[in-house]
Amino acid sequence: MKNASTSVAITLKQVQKTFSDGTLALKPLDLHIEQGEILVLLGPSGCGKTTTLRLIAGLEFCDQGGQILFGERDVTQIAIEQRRVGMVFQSYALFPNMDVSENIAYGLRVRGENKATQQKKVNEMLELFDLQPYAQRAIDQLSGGQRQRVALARAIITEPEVLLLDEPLSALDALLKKRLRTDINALLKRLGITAVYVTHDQEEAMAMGDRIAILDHGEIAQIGTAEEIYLSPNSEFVANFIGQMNHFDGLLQGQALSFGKQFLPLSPSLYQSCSGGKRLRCMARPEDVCLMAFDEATVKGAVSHSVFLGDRTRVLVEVEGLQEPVHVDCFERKRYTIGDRVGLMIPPSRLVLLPNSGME
Ligand SMILES: Nc1ncnc2c1ncn2[C@@H]1O[C@H](COP(=O)(O)OP(=O)(O)OP(=O)(O)O)[C@@H](O)[C@H]1O
Repeated sequence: MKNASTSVAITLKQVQKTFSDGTLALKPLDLHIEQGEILVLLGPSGCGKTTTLRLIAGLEFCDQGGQILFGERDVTQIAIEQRRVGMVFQSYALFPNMDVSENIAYGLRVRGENKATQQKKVNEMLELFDLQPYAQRAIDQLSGGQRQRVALARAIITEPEVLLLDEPLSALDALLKKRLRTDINALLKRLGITAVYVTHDQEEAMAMGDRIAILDHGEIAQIGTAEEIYLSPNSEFVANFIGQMNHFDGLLQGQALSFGKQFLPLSPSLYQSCSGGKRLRCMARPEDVCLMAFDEATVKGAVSHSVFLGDRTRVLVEVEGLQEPVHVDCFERKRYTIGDRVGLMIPPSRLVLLPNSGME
């Protein structure tokens, strides 16, 4: 089965949503999703992820003035039945009175496809999702992962133009989640399906999306690849939402950031981008902070917490002059004890500066 020919780009132009009770769930949104792209919508509860998905599906309609295009086709006013979307939900939404094959065939049957075509395509789906042994099983005799595969098969059998997935893995256990997200990503890529994937799990977002759009209070805070968002967040909100981030607030002194009696050397390019401000806020990821000998360091502290995580040890270090402990990921197998006096080092090139964070 090949979907690439049927899948389309999705364009949202000034799409805003106000619910009947006056809630502004989505501020005017411009978004373009390429044909065959997987875009993940990520953000905290209530930020507008599901609303965006439902607007694309045709389960909700946007405020006047907004426009939604599938390829060149304006679908803004078109009902879900005419939009050619496939949907997969967290709750599977499978029909309990039908077996696996009947569930998968549902969309074709509604469309009035003949029995032979239905059977042929269902067989393709059973094979694609490794569901052949379960073809005649009742839904309540399947595991969560198998149910979700049936839901996916049912959604793509009709060769939708776009596939919309709303937290499809959130009911599954961690191990299965990891396996299925890799499988789903590979499948969508192989079939070339344009997909919008809602999650609040950042690791899932990074594993699944070609790009991630981080939503905050009904607007896009940042959109980009996982690397762009993780390595160059454009706001504190984004920096704190994806991964762990350390913050260093201080004064610009020479080419360093100082706080209390400590100082962090800055790279020339970072220093030049400070736009002449005196106060500064820099950030660094835990894996970019190194522990070193106390006496040789320009930033010193004491270990307040240490957790062995298998591939690394996460160490928290209290530093005088900073409000929050610094999170450090240590990859060498060394043990740290609470109270250990340690030095911190951050390669200047690994310090991140937020846009406009060179404050007066
Ligand atoms: N039918 C509705 N009527 C009024 N307000 C609504 C309705 N549906 C959603 N909202 C509000 O719109 C905002 C966005 O909701 P939405 O469901 O899109 O968020 P979400 O990011 O998907 O959240 P979650 O991760 O909790 O599912 C929220 O403030 C929500 O309360």
